[in-house]
Amino acid sequence: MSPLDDERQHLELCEAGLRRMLEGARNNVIVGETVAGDRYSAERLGRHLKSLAKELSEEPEGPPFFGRLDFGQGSAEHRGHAYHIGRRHITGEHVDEHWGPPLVIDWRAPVSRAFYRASARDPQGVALRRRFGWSGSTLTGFEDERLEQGEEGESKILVAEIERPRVGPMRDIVATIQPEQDDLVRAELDASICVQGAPGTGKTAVGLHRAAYLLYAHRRRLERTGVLVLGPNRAFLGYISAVLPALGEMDVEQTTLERLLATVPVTAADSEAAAIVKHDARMAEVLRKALYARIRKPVEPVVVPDGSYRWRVPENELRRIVDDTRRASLPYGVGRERVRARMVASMRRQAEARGQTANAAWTRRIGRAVTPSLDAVWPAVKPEEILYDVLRGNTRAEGVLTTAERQAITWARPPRSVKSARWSAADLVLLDELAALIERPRGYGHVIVDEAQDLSPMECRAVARRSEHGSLTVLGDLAQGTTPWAAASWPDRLALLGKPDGQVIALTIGFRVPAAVVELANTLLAALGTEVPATRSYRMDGRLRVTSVTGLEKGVVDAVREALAFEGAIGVIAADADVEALTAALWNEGVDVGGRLSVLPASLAKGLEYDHVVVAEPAAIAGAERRGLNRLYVALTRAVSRLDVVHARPLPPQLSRPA
Ligand SMILES: Nc1ncnc2c1ncn2[C@@H]1O[C@H](COP(=O)(O)OP(=O)(O)OP(=O)(O)O)[C@@H](O)[C@H]1O
Repeated sequence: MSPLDDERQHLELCEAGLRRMLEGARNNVIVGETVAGDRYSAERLGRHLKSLAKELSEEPEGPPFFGRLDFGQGSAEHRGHAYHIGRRHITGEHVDEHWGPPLVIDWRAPVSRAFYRASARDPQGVALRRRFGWSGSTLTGFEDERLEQGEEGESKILVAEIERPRVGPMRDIVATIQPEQDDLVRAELDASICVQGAPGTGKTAVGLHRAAYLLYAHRRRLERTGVLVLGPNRAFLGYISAVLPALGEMDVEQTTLERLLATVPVTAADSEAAAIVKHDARMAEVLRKALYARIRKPVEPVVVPDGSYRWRVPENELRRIVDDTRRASLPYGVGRERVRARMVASMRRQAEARGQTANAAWTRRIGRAVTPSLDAVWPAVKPEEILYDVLRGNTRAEGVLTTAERQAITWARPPRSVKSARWSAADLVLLDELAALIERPRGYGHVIVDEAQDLSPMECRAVARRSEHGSLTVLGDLAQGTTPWAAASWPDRLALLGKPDGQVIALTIGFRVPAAVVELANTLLAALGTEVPATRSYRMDGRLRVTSVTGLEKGVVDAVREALAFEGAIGVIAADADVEALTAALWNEGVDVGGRLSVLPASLAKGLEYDHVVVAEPAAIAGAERRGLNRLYVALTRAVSRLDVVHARPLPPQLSRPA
């Protein structure tokens, strides 16, 4: 039998193994539901087994393995063993009460690491590394590197994977994770890291694979505390959301910060001047002051009638209680309950001195009875009420904000009541800050935040609160910052994110954008005013074309017609204001928008990629907003294979065509 036949035979064993695992899980669901001792454990066990069965049956029909490692004499631990590496572990056959060796080892297992890290210079005990080629679920061939013999070459399978035309949502990269990426994927759970990488260096891919890795290596801890992935917008989430389920991880919360903070609907928009102030870190102080201004100095004792008695907390004692509690720096809501508890405790002492029994029911009753006095000194508040005060200009923001800044955020026509107030996206962040001042929010074991260069200081605080007792993976590119508050350097942002010691690591090899396109986009870098490490493109293929036209719409329609002759997804990226007219022009010319052709506003292009990109009128994209050149840089770096730049107006002077 040829080695390829051997591998095909192994494939059959794997397919049988997977079927066995699925059957086993299904049977266990039935058994688990009947054997568990009590209802609670039955439910828990049932849920666990059901999710396992669901996971196995929902697994996409991907190849069960993509690589193989044969360890040679150089390995102390695995000498003479061969392992197939795949997306999930496949157990071997059960023979004579024992499980046979696994048919496939999970890519995240320690032994799999050598698949990504071993090289001819440092074989790590690997005699042979084999990469498999697949066409759908058919095994078509393999490539070998005999590392111990110093053999290592450019892998055609790897190149083909990286250069493959893109269609549909983002895919996992487990078969081709590169050593510099692997370091980040497998960084320790307690380490907070920040990945700076030019467009297409795999930041998003690394973040998602890191989530999958951490869940494998620290399953128990993270199942309890949770993993959160934050992306910039819904389009981006739609694009990335299939990667983790394909890796067998269904329970990661993937959302946008706006959705995570959406306690009220967003029905208002801020001017840029207002948004800039609202996103400034000093707002935290403004809000804190406004909240604590609700606490009043006690001006009378607390008196509670109780049968023939009247219990009293004298005014000076109440003052002491309130002052002590303020100094304890507790969340506002916890402080309020502390004051209540101390009022009740004082009365209990009096009651007991009179020989009364102060049982739980008594404590509850007195606790309720002190509420009016408590409201007078430490009232219950809702975040909306405090923000309503702040935005009406009813605050003590003097000394924190300038007069102009206060004016910028003050409502021109204040709503009549909190209920009729309309809130903006920036207000959500402020409401979240207030909610956290009142009650600590839920935290996660690990938070991954993508496009982090765009987070404002106040948004960073919202993320920091959710990873206070966990760790963070921060992904971003300073050159792609498009918000008015975009980061100029990472250490500042990491401090705002609550992880000042987080390590900043650069990814330097681009896997998306072809070299010619990178060269064009890089001519913008000097004008962007950010220092980012230089990168090199893995892709020498690809095509760049800059076309000057007399009518933009016709120029774009022509470019799209040509692009349709190629395989893969096509994205027309235009200034937001031009999208409608261009879409209409395409329809009018009989070109269907939808399916593999999208027309999208530059403001939504971040993080996405298309096989063929048509950037329509760079000058309009650059001129549409303050950081329009950064936006243009993002638009120019979405192409996997071909970029058409179509312009009727002169190109922005900062964009020069490389010689
Ligand atoms: N090791 C790899 N093997 C194969 N493909 C890879 C690898 N690393 C990244 N890619 C691919 O390169 C493309 C870009 O990756 P990704 O979107 O993660 O980059 P990014 O750094 O987040 O880019 P951007 O800053 O533009 O959002 C994706 O199609 C991804 O699958």
